[in-house]
Amino acid sequence: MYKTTYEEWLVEESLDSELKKELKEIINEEEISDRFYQNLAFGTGGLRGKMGVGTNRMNVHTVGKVTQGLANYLNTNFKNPSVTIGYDSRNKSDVFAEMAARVLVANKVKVYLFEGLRPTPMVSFAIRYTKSDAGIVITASHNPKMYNGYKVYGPDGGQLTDNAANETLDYINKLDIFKDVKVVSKEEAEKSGLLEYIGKEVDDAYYNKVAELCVRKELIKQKAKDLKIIYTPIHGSGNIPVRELLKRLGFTDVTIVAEQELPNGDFPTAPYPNPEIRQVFELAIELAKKQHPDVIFGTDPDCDRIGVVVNTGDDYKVLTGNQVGILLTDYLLGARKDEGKLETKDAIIKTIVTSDMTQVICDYYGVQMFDVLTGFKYIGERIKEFLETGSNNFVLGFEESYGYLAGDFVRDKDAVIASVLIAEMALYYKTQGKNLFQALEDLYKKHGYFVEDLLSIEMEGQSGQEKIKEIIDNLRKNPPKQIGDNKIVTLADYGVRKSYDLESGKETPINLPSSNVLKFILEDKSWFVVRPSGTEPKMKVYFSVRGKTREEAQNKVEQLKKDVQKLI
Ligand SMILES: O=P(O)(O)OC[C@H]1O[C@H](O)[C@H](O)[C@@H](O)[C@@H]1O
Repeated sequence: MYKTTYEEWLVEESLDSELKKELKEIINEEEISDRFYQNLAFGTGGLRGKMGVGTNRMNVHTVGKVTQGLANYLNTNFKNPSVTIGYDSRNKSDVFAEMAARVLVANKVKVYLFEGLRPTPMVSFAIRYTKSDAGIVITASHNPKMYNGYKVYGPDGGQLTDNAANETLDYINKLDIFKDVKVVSKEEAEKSGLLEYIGKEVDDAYYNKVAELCVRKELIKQKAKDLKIIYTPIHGSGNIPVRELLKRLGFTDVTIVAEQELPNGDFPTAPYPNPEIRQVFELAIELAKKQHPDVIFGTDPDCDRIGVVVNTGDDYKVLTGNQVGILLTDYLLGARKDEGKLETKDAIIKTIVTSDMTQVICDYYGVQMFDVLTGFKYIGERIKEFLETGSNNFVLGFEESYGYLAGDFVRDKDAVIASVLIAEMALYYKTQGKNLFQALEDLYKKHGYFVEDLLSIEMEGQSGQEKIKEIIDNLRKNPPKQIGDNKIVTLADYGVRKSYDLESGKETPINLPSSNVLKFILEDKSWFVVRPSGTEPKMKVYFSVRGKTREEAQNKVEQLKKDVQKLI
């Protein structure tokens, strides 16, 4: 089957000339099969894949086809639809953004295109600012340089919901990638009056909103200059907005990691530009040894994730995504309490693979906590629900994978917002004589030690995907009742949306959409979760344990990891 498609592409006259050249040079059969055996999957996260020639790759044709499908969906469901488009610093991100704009204009869809790279969350904001019916961001977030992606957003600024994504997919599937894609040139698009470039006005509106999110405004006014920060945009789109906001708020002692300051889609100093990986902070930590900052921030290429490193006096400690989320949860709720603003309907939203300590802290402050599936779109959906029903005040949403959001003007994780709030929090603790690491230690002493860990097992290609499915299916069919010396008491199967008491067999429904995720809960409430990554060729296993001391919790998690590795 892939052979026919490959041969069609070989003789296709309208194939982009650069791609044509690339195609002719590929002789390896496996390589040909991998590029043509399927269409790059369009899921709720949009498209993501390696760049290059083929139906299973990110290129102007696959981007064009998906955009044509989106245009058909929009023209069916909205009157005179409009779309906001943004892109990050990846190679070809600007080219794909322009292609999307040209296809939309050819379909009479109005386009607001950012004049230069911007963080993903700024596009989420801009969608409602321009009153668009959808948004597109060209980015593969934190993936290595050969990847790119195409994220689609709805009119509320949140990632497309499952229903809208499925409807769009139906339109996409009806199209021939070469014959059915309408496209005009850039010049024609500009002349049509349907393409409008956006920039400064939207930026300013966004900056003003972010600055308003700070809680202890007086403290910031008086002391912001006392916090010493090192920041690295890791060659991405955070450079301007993060620095601009810190500056506006008075955080003037900010040093940038020069080697990683400018946008560069080759990510020369950080091949995996992901703040989850310690390597991205090597240069920052080197610099820190000379500059002695209080904190280091690093944001990924599309500036939706942030990593934090803390100067503990004798070392630089990299905090995990869970730890930063825990700190922010406690800080924001505590600050609201101090300001007399805390309400019982205040709410924190996190994902099912994120630290249980969140619940403990929410209980402590008497506020509500909501669990959703992995993916920030589910947090976005909940925020929308809160606003529509007035049921809760959204305070913070976060994922263990380094994504945070406060406020309701953005509906995806936002590392610009996070950097401002973390700076405020670090400043507050500094005035209390503590660094963030000590603040965290205080929380553990108060609520118990929670340790989380993650195991990512890479399994590339079609065979990898099949293998992951097989492992998870096996665990589902024959769930272990024991892991090492510990009894497993509950299996939560998010695929069938049921939770099973493994002793009594009692079933409890899970009130979340279906997703191929299994959570095994032990007697002492520790757990591990298995799920396929939705963005990378990996199977992910998450661990969470609690203990009375750090040592006890640490030992437990190590043991659990070993036991689970034996199992899979
Ligand atoms: O499916 P995974 O690879 O674990 O990735 C999960 C992550 O994917 C994207 O980055 C989403 O925007 C995040 O909200 C989500 O946490």
